[in-house]
Amino acid sequence: MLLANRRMRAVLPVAVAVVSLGVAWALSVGLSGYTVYLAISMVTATISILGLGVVTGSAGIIALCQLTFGAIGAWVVTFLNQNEAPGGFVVWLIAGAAVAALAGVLLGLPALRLRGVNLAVVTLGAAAAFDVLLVQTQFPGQTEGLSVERPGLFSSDREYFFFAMIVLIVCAYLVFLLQRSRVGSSWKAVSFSERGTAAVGQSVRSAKLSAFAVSAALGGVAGGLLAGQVGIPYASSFTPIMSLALYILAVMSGAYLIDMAVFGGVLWVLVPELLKRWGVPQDWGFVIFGLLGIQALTSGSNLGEAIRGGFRKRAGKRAAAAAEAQPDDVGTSVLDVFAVPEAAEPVPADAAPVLEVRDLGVQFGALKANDDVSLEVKPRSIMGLIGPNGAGKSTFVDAVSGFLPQHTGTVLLDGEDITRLSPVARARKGLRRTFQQDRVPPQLTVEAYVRFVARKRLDHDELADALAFLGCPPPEAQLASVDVGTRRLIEVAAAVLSGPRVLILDEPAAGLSHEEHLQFGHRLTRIPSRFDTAIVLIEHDLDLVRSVCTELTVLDFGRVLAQGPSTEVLDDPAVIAAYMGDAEMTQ
Ligand SMILES: Nc1ncnc2c1ncn2[C@@H]1O[C@H](COP(=O)(O)OP(=O)(O)OP(=O)(O)O)[C@@H](O)[C@H]1O
Repeated sequence: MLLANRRMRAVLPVAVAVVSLGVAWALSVGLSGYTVYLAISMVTATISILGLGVVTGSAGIIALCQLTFGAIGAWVVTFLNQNEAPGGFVVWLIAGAAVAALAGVLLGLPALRLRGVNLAVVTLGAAAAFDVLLVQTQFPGQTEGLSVERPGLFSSDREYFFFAMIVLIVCAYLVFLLQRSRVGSSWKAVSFSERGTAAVGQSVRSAKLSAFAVSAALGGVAGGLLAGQVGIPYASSFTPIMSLALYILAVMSGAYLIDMAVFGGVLWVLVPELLKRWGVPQDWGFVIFGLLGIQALTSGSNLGEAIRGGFRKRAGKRAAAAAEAQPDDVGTSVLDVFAVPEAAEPVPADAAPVLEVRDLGVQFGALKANDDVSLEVKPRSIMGLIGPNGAGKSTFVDAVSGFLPQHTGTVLLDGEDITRLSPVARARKGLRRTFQQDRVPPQLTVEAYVRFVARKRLDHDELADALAFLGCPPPEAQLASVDVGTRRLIEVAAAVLSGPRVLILDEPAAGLSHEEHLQFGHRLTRIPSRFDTAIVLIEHDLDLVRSVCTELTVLDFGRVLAQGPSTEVLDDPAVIAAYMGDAEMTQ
């Protein structure tokens, strides 16, 4: 059944592409005159919006200059046409996409440090500057009235529509594959949390730049196609206000979903066309798009998600009804498997530490959040890092995992000094961490997220086993439909599957019920021996700490208060007095 589902998922997109091609052919035969022209415009707009779906929808980056990339694509095509460059239209189109992609990366570089309104201003500014340049210089061949030569087989409008549809199908299929690849996961991850992305060894920079490049390339293809459509393109087809309207359409429709990009492309042409037929000036189309955008931005959702959310809800209800019908089959296996707690395998006393931190110091202004903190973590051990609120535990994790590069002291992983390495490099070396806050991108499936975090080939059974081992939902589950507590478990499972040397868990059981806490403890104790990983656990629940940690380090006011075997540390009068209080310690 599962295999059949997986095959189905692989075959379905190809089937959709083939059917779309058939529909395109039928339309190219059936449509006539002006309608063909409008249909070509819909196709070019869809490709442009697909690009916005990548950069804005998936990667969460505001880019208000999509038609600038279109203009670049059109410029390259007209330039190569004027110079009778070899290869013909298809080659010119690809060249236009490549140049637009390069421009996307160049614009993306300064945009790496910007977010929100600042990024909006920069991209809109770039669009305005390019528009001025274009109006001044015009497209190559424009003054001579030199028309772009379409591909030989597709010279009539109908044939050209079919050609444009082929290009759209190819683009949509490539975007589909990219969205499901590691690159696509990196876009969704970076959109949700840059820190979370870096912590799993994915460069935030390359995630953002690749989104810019792909988006701009698609913009370039759309512009090149438009040049072939109109013959002689003009700057008025690529104005900043039109880029803004296209952006709004992409946000409103949810253009990272391919069908919704098509819907956006249809609206882009249909709204002004209907206005024209009703005798209303077409510029009112911008007002309509603006209103739709305000609605989408204030609701925080988009049309595509709303439609899919409705379907998911219905499917959820059906699944719940089916589960009610068979109550005995559900939810017992995991409890049975993990009923007996198991301690982590003992580690030889003389084993070299896998993680060694020496004299770590972090200062925020006058506050010493970490002051000469040193600790050693043995292979396959579980060390607890505890202390009252504000003791400096999260600061310690941030510093060790590379997120606070200004710290003093030394961090050694397997004896190698990693103090100067970035968070990405540390993660790739095998120092992984999780966060107190939810950093699991909800747009991914469990499987896509785990594969993205693991950064290595995992066969489906291995992945499903590990998820079941930690009591996580199945690989096909959508993270958006999973509660926060369970998402934390999935975060741990994914980090474990990356095969880290050391895994630092920052309050991983937050959000779980008491019973789930205990179950989590049972599972945690099995991880070091099963996955050959050492764990540093930050946790406030002392029951959990007691049951799983072999060693403890207690922080207080940024300094190490006590360190050693758990039982000894928890009996230390200084720890009792300074941190937990007699009553809690004697339980
Ligand atoms: N970016 C920052 N700027 C200034 N002060 C900070 C910053 N981050 C943390 N601190 C301060 O450093 C101290 C240690 O904070 P930290 O979050 O590391 O403690 P913690 O032990 O993890 O606390 P909790 O258990 O509540 O998570 C606190 O006094 C906190 O207010």
